[in-house]
Amino acid sequence: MTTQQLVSQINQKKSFLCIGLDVDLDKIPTHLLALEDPIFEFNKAIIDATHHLCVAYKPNTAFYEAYGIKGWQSLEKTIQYINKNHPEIFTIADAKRGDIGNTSTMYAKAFFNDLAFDSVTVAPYMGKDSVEPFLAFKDKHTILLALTSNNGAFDYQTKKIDEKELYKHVLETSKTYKNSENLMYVVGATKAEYFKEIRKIVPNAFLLVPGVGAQGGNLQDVCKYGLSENIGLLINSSRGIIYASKEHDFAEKAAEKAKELQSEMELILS
Ligand SMILES: O=c1ccn([C@@H]2O[C@H](COP(=O)(O)O)[C@@H](O)[C@H]2O)c(=O)[nH]1
Repeated sequence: MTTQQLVSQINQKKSFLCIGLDVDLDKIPTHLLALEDPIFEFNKAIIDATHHLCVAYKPNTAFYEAYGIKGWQSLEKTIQYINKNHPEIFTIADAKRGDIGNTSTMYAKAFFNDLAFDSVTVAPYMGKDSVEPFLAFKDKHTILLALTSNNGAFDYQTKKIDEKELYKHVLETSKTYKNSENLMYVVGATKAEYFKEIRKIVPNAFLLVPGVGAQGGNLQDVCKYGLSENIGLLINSSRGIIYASKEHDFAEKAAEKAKELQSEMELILS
């Protein structure tokens, strides 16, 4: 998917919501557990109920890898279901990969070619030659961790090297990478006070913003400095939406939570 297609979808739906599909079998309604693939059935119901309210889905691969080969099959069925029924929706494999060049190429093939995701999250720690293999894929997006939503972000990401914070080095240096137009960045909603500085370095890049909802981040605070000319934000909420109810009405309740965020977004965009 091109960035322009993503922007068009945002403008049409008046939404820049990304729903995180982080399926934990201990948290889904128990009646689904009797089905052959409870993870897929849960995702399918959530997708059917929310696709008109969001522009992206973000399965975190950890929640699938934890269930071994069956989990990976559920992930594959989920992405195929989205791509077949809602091809306009932007898909993110939250896998946080990155390795030496030839290995990164294999990660990129796994998520972009085999699973056909539009994007994958990548850790910047191993540097240019670990990130550029992902950027080589046309109309695919590499979402680099810049300033994460967790407290551990302060261990390294805000520490100064040559008088500049590490996350700023990540943003600035990555702009010099080949095919850097395919870059997006992860910035946590819990770090709203950093958005002004971040936009000085990447004024137009798309930012994937997790941390709204369960982690306490706030949509209004992020939008104050986070919005760019082309909107440039994908606000993710996972637990806050998909676990709104553990009963038969789980998908309906998830849609209500998604609608609350989408309505706030519509107001912000108007
Ligand atoms: O900085 C980061 C990077 C990734 N995540 C992931 O996003 C979702 C957030 O889930 P919630 O349930 O809405 O808290 C989850 O998959 C994280 O691994 C993040 O939270 N922060």
